[in-house]
Amino acid sequence: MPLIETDTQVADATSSDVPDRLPFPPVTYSHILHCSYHDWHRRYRTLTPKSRLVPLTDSFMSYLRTDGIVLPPEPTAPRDEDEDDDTFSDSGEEESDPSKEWAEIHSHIKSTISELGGKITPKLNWSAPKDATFMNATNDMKCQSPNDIYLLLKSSDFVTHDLDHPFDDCVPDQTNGSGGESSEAAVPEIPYHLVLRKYVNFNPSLEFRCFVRNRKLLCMCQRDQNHFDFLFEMRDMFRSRIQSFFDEKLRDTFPDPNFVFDVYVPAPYPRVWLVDINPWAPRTDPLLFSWLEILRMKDPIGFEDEDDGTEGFVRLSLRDGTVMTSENGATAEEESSSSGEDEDEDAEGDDDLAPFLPEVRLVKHNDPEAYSFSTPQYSAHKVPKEVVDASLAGPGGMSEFMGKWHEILQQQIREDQDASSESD
Ligand SMILES: Nc1ncnc2c1ncn2[C@@H]1O[C@H](COP(=O)(O)OP(=O)(O)OP(=O)(O)O)[C@@H](O)[C@H]1O
Ligand SMILES: [Mg+2]
Repeated sequence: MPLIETDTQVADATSSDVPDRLPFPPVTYSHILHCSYHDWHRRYRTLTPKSRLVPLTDSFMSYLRTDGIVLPPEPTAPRDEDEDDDTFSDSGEEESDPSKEWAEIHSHIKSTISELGGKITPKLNWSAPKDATFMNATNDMKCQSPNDIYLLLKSSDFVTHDLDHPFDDCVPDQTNGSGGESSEAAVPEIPYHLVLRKYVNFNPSLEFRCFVRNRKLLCMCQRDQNHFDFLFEMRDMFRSRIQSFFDEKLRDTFPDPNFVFDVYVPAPYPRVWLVDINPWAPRTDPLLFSWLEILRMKDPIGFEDEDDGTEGFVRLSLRDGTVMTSENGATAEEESSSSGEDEDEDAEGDDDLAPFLPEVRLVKHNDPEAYSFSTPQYSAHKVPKEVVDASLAGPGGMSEFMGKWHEILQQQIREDQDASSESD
């Protein structure tokens, strides 16, 4: 969930048109809770890839919150009879096992991994540990054991945000009662859950982020920041599929009128899968849009309320991306296409003309913005390559990795000291 990078601030502060703060409506505690996986999943479980929730206890939460990474011991392979005992430096030492405090959760996680086919991807109420994949031998979020999960969760700043800052910049919900409750008392308890999702080989080009304001689908974009040529000719189909999915499944059932949802539309595209629901708040990354642009965007006129008495109301029927009819004689398809193929240009066009349909923004070929990212995604949360190499090198798993990390740090300190004594 968290957008930790600084681009939530308005980019061009020199323009007089740009406000000091993004004009978001207040973000309420309840909105944040409605976007928690444990809350929305019970309503939409048939729309998501298979997943299970493990309710987390205080003892597990304090394990997650504790600094340092101590993992439960894993069963080791039986040794050769003639193997020298001294080969293993920890022989004779009792390994500490943090899972003693939350043995039930540990075994619940183990059995759920098996139930989901042996490979899962984890997240907490709002965030997946996308910034910690460098800790995983496979360099992704695929986990096959409870320890894989703990390692990712404990290494992730995004998960830490869920633990420590879920209600940052939020306001209490309006109460209709006589009042008297202090806003401090109103901070809700969070029922923390570990979400285990059956691992699916996602094709990143087919993931979309969709923005909903006042229960209208305003715009959507790719989640991945690479250019995929084939998406352009399929843009209308994706728009139509996602619009229908939104109208039928989400529009009238999500508790809040504004939210951001993520979908996956795998080939051959008959079905839209719900991946996540995110807050309508600066912390949600607007990806190919800017929040200011979204907040100022006009509603697509094809989806204005039928009973608002607007003259010249346009009714659209979307089927496979084809716009069927328009009230004013011309087909809406003609009107739509006459406004140009390049939707980015539409959006930048005459301010008085609302777009006809929700914009689907894709990364263009040689898009300077997309390719000028000087740093890879989540790089602010990564560690040097040597550490990654160390994690991949040893067959001894995490304990060897931690030892190597320590050695590398010590060596760096020594080298720094040598360098500074040479320069003296
Ligand atoms: N079942 C799954 N199997 C494999 N990968 C998955 C699965 N579900 C999600 N993913 C991948 O994990 C990514 C992150 O998942 P998700 O959107 O839930 O994380 P998030 O922390 O909410 O992200 P954000 O901060 O962008 O909102 C997805 O973009 C998708 O690529
Ligand atoms: Mg999310």
